[in-house]
Amino acid sequence: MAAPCTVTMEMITEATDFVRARYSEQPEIGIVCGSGLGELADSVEEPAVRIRYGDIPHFAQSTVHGHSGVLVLGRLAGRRVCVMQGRLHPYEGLTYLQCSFPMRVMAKLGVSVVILTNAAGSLRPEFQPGDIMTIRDHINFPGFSGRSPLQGLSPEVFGDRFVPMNNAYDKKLRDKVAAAAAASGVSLRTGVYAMLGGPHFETPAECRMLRSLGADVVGMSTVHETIVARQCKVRVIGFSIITNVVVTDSDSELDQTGVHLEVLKASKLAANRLQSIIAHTIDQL
Ligand SMILES: O=P(O)(O)O[C@@H]1C[C@H](O)[C@@H](CO)O1
Ligand code: HPA
Repeated sequence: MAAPCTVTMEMITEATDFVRARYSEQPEIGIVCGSGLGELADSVEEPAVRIRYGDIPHFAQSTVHGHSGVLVLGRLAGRRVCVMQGRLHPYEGLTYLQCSFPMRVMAKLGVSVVILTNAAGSLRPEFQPGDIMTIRDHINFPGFSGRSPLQGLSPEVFGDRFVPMNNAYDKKLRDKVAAAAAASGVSLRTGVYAMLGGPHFETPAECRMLRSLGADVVGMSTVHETIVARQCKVRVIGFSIITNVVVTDSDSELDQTGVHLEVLKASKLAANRLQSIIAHTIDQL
């Protein structure tokens, strides 16, 4: 299918109707599984419905290793959830509108909270692989060059054009996450996520710059989903799994060829702890 250059309410309705025809209950919570975190969707309890993105009208298919591209609907910790087992990234050649389209479908299905998860590189020596961080705020580097998932969309149809981004990662929900982490005995970092376009990793000079600008971790996703969720009045919780520590020495000869595999491996190791925090959080929503 040729890439659509816009999103219409008809496209959202068509996709939503397709999903509703296969799962008639209203999901309350949306979850997006980041790199290597697809197992989260495997814990959705019966009767789980699994739909390949490629079968849903206007959904793009995920092409990244570690992102299966399946929408899973069912129950998690007793609540009705809609889980994206794998996400869509702009670096796959998709537009920001396409990558954030599933957020609009989740909102239309009735989701009121989304839990966005990702794998990220640490910009702080004390944030180590395997650590879990709740996202307090983000820095949207693609946004600085004029890229937005809201671009060109009529406010009469889609809601506010000028979407506020303070409290994008809802403080009250973050407090619930902190309580849930304590209840599940999992330690939690908190920090600022910087999104870059990728798919190449950052140079050491870029990493030093990101740290000096106040970012704690760096990744290639999530931000466009948050922006669209907020336009749809959906509340957002964000988690980064620290999967690697970035290289900040421009003279380092470290071979980083296998970083994506390292990322997938580190995410998988943290998946059970993240799942426990998510289950405890969901319980409190
Ligand atoms: O989907 P996420 O943000 O978890 O994926 C991260 C960013 C790149 O897609 C990939 C790099 O290893 O992991
Ligand atoms: N940089 C960008 N994205 C990432 C990284 C990183 O170091 N690790 C996981 N996703």
